[in-house]
Amino acid sequence: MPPGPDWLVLASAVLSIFVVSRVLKFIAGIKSRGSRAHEYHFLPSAFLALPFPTSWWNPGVAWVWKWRRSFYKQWRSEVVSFVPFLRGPPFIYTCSLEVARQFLSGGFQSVWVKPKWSVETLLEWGPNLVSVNKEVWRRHRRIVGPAFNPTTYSLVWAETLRVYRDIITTEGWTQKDVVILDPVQTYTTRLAFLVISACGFGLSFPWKDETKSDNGGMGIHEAMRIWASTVTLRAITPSWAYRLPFKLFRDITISTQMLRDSLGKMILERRAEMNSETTASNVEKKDIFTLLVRASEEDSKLQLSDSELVSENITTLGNVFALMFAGHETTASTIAATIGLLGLYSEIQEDIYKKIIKAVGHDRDPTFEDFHQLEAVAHAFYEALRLFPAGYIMIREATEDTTISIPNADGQPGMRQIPIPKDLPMVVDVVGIQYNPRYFPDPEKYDPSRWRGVMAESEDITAFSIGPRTCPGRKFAVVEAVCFLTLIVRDWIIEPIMNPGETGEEWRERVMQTHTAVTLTVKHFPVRLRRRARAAPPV
Ligand code: HEM
Repeated sequence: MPPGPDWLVLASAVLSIFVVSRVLKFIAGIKSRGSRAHEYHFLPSAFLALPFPTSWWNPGVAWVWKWRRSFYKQWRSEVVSFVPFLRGPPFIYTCSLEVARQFLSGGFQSVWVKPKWSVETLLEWGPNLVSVNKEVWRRHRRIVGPAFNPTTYSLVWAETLRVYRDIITTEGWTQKDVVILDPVQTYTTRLAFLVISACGFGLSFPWKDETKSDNGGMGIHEAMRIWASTVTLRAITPSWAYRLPFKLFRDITISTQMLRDSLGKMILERRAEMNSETTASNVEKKDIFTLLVRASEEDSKLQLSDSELVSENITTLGNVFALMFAGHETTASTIAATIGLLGLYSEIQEDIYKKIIKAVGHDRDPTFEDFHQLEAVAHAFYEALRLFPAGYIMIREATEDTTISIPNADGQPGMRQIPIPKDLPMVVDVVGIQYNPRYFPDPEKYDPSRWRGVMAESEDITAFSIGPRTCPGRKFAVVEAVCFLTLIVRDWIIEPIMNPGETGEEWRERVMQTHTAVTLTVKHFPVRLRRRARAAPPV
């Protein structure tokens, strides 16, 4: 009988070929990376790396947060490469603002663009400002930009105030001296959702709303709530998963269909209203959705094609949903973080309280006209955003081979040029920048006073990005935050709920940790609100 295959030898041969191929891939990665080597078996966002937590062999997606204190220090460089061993292209990460500026500051003609793979999941509703590049991006920005104006901000303020009043009545806070928000994020997420629904779509919902649709099925409110709360999940769920028999996936499918039908109808209605000279509501509606439909009706030069605003098959509301995506979780998490930090640092909270009373007093609701007098509240928000940047990475690649200047390693003065091949992903590590002591001395310290004298539009507030693609929703978010925080701090003392014997810093370390996925959010945590005695301390 002829001898059978020696399985051990065969397996060893296959393994050897695999190892050699991976080593060759790794060497190719190092050659192409154009920077210092930093070797890991998996890329942070490679498919295999995602399900695993951050560890020495797998940075995962959370390393920018977990290693924020040590990573760049350990590599003695502000520009570090991740070269994958198993799968995916090399990436370059930077915590240098000087480097970041080189690929964020160019206009629509710049060679630096958002890679297609990094924005694909945002195309669910059609092309939109967040996901397009070059000339098409310029067109979208010109359409969307004007929707962010003083009228929108005053609507944001009014809606935030309405939601706060609705919360205190519906939740019975008017009768309580102590309220537990457990977790804070339940409140801030719902707030952000209600504000963006009203200002984004003109759909103003009550704090508690169980309304069903006409046929008894899911109502538009519920559909939008499901959509908004599953943005991150949908971004990482493959389409086949929706066929699995899970309620959540079924709800997502139903809500998506519901939104397509309802919002499709809304577009037609708004267009009809606009074309009807007799409709008074045509003049009154000021939400972003109406402004976008109006812009597409009115300005033929800037007009989005129908496939961009309303496609034939699906109701494409790319930009309004992009605004919802970009503005909901980010704002909610940052307001929650500010509440947690103000609770922890009671002296800062008291200082802000005095300034609120000085600007607004006790006896009237704050108005949008008070916004500029409430800059101490804005500073508290900017500082929470510095410590917990919701947009924690920004990814770009060059459309052609190019070079960038990077700071010399080991803290040596001066810069040096390195080649960057086309398509190599460059990642601005916003956590790294905002914990970089070159820009923010004593970076772990929660110190809102560092923002004194910084203009609201300043690029020093890096968490909203810099250059032409800076966040158009920044004032939207800040106005909402300032209004809500003003109302909370004026009426209540915020307190952290600590374990027996726990110090403030231990609480912060235990509680104020993050989830990193599409955005960086603060993990759920509770706080206590204690009603204030009415008298204001002297300022
Ligand atoms: C605390 C809240 C927010 C933070 C931290 C934040 C952060 C950012 C960052 C870092 C970017 C740049 C991303 C990149 O270039 O890769 C961005 C872009 C964007 N943001 Fe925000 N954002 C916030 C709130 C909002 C709100 C409330 C809206 C809308 C209502 C919004 C709409 C957008 C849009 C449309 C873009 C894309 C702009 C473009 O590419 O031209 N954001 N945001």
